[in-house]
Amino acid sequence: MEPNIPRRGMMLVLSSPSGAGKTSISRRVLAEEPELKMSVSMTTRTRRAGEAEGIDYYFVDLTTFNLMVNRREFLEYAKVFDNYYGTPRSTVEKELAGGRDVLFDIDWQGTQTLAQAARDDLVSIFILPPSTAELERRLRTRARDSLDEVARRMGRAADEMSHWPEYDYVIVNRDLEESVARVRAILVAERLRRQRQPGLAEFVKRLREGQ
Ligand SMILES: Nc1nc2c(ncn2[C@@H]2O[C@H](COP(=O)(O)OP(=O)(O)O)[C@@H](O)[C@H]2O)c(=O)[nH]1
Ligand SMILES: Nc1ncnc2c1ncn2[C@@H]1O[C@H](COP(=O)(O)OP(=O)(O)O)[C@@H](O)[C@H]1O
Repeated sequence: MEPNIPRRGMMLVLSSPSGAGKTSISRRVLAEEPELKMSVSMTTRTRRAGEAEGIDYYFVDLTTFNLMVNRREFLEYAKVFDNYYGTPRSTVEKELAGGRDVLFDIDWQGTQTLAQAARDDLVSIFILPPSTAELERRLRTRARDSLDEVARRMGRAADEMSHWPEYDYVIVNRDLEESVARVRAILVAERLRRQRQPGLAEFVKRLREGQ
């Protein structure tokens, strides 16, 4: 992409059943893509060991969450596994206005809401596990949730996976390196879309004038 052509930021959504690997993929892609910023969600879920406030989530109580809903401070929010999760509006708008892309780790409900609000700026990727047995193995080895929680997440997986046709791209996460490379390839291609380069008309006009 020509560095002097202003670019319009995109919203890149990763969704998957819990345990398929979207957090692992997101972390790696973010580390390798300086122009991509994470949208940190707010949740009423309790913090797991190893999770950090403001990095993994902003952890809030239900009263605070409801206050933000009433003030329309969420771009979207949804109830997942008996807890509430929401995307704060302010950071997303700031990054997009600055021409940077924003990565979202949100479920299919949130993806639908974003698609209704801003379809042209949205690129969505669904991550699938290679098999059910492997999904369960990943949830267990992650060892962050109780066995009950693992069973509950497995119970939800089939339902969540039924939403794959609503996404632009689908990646089966067999090998982490390969999945990271695939997400980065999608980023490269989507950034080159004509509508994401609003300065193109001016650039070509100058080219045609011999400048
Ligand atoms: N709609 C919506 N979903 C979210 C948001 N943040 C997280 N989620 C989804 O909530 C689900 C549960 O997330 P989490 O409790 O972190 O479990 P994990 O995905 O197994 O690590 C996942 O499907 C996330 O993609 C959000 O801001 N909005
Ligand atoms: N391609 C992969 N191969 C093997 N293990 C993986 C792969 N991707 C992720 N994992 C592991 O699976 C577990 C769940 O991954 P995580 O990124 O937390 O999933 P999610 O965010 O979708 O719930 C973690 O222990 C992670 O290290």
